[in-house]
Amino acid sequence: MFVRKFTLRDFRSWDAIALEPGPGVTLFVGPNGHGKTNLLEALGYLSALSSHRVSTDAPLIRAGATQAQIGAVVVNDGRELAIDLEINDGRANRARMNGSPLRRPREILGVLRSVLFAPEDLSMVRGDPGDRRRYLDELLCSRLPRMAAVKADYEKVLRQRSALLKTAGGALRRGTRSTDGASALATLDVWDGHLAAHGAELLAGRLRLVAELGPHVASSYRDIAPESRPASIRYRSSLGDSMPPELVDPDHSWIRDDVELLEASFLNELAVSRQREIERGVCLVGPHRDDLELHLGDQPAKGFASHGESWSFALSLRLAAFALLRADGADPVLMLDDVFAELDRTRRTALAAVAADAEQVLITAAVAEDVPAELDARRFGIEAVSTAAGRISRVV
Ligand SMILES: Nc1ncnc2c1ncn2[C@@H]1O[C@H](COP(=O)(O)OP(=O)(O)OP(=O)(O)O)[C@@H](O)[C@H]1O
Repeated sequence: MFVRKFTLRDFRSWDAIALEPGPGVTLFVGPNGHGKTNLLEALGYLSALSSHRVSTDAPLIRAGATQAQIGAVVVNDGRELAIDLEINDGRANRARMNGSPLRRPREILGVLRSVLFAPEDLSMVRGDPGDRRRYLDELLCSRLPRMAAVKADYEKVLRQRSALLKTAGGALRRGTRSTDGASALATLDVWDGHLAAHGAELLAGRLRLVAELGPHVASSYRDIAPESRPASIRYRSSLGDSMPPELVDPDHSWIRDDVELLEASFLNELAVSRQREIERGVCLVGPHRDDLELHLGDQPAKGFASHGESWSFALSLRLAAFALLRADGADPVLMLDDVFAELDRTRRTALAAVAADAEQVLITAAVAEDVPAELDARRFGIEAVSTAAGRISRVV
């Protein structure tokens, strides 16, 4: 797939821009801080409904504006779809598809599939489990858009159940048998059921994804860092001993009944952990506590991998996502944000080989010479200028 047309209004440092990048490689070159990453971030947002840099929407709206707009015409196998998104300050965001309003922005998920590799990706290797869960969930929702609704339902139930645990825990600590505490305890069973139902679906989706990703991560890492130890990934679930071991086995082939088995295991672990959860007032069991373990040889990458190895691992995770989406039938748009300067020759060559073969690649660089010559095709210069409306980016 490729983005044929791309428009922005009041997104970050861009007041208005319309670009037609076309298939193949497009390079955005300009000095640091002039707005190149903002372009990729906007497309990444349209693809995943989240930014790779910030967790809230406010910084995405240009200073002084109240709404940012991102639009794209996406061509997939000859068919065109236009998607538009409004990011609103203090109001719900809104989306349109081919001009018609959608009930929820998440209905555009899956239309623009992209893989963005950026310096922030180092946190997938070195950072908290949340960064790795985000990687998994974005890929999951891009491949199976209905999982976005499952995830939203799960998070809603999680918030409700966490509030109940806090109330029950507070009553327990105060040593009182307050009405609030008693009714929180009485309703917990119902919320356990909801949490296990949505959580098991999300967990099953992630487990299947990790089983499919594993071989791609190993082979991408081998290509990028042939001299290093083998890379592997493994899903670590907070279901602990309740987790059926065969379900985390990458060779396990999935059947629908497995989701029911996971749900039963989930309920079991909630029952085992109930007392601990009430004492601590937090929900300790579920996909929100899980992690994707990254290993180099038999060591965890986090805490042991060198800087270069960590970069290679992060890049392999992205290239594995690219390979998986490609295997689904269409190349995702590949976006590389200022990453060549960080890579040595072997890694640059491996990345350039994948990029040269992708349907559409968007690359940013402060210095064009950092980008391998075979990728320097169509080039846009980017610069920021001072205007009465503030510092604005533009294409030169
Ligand atoms: N909400 C906003 N409103 C206006 N300007 C913004 C907003 N958010 C960020 N900017 C500006 O955007 C610029 C950064 O843009 P961007 O991150 O795209 O830079 P870049 O060209 O990719 O730089 P580098 O090469 O250093 O990565 C900064 O000057 C910043 O002040």
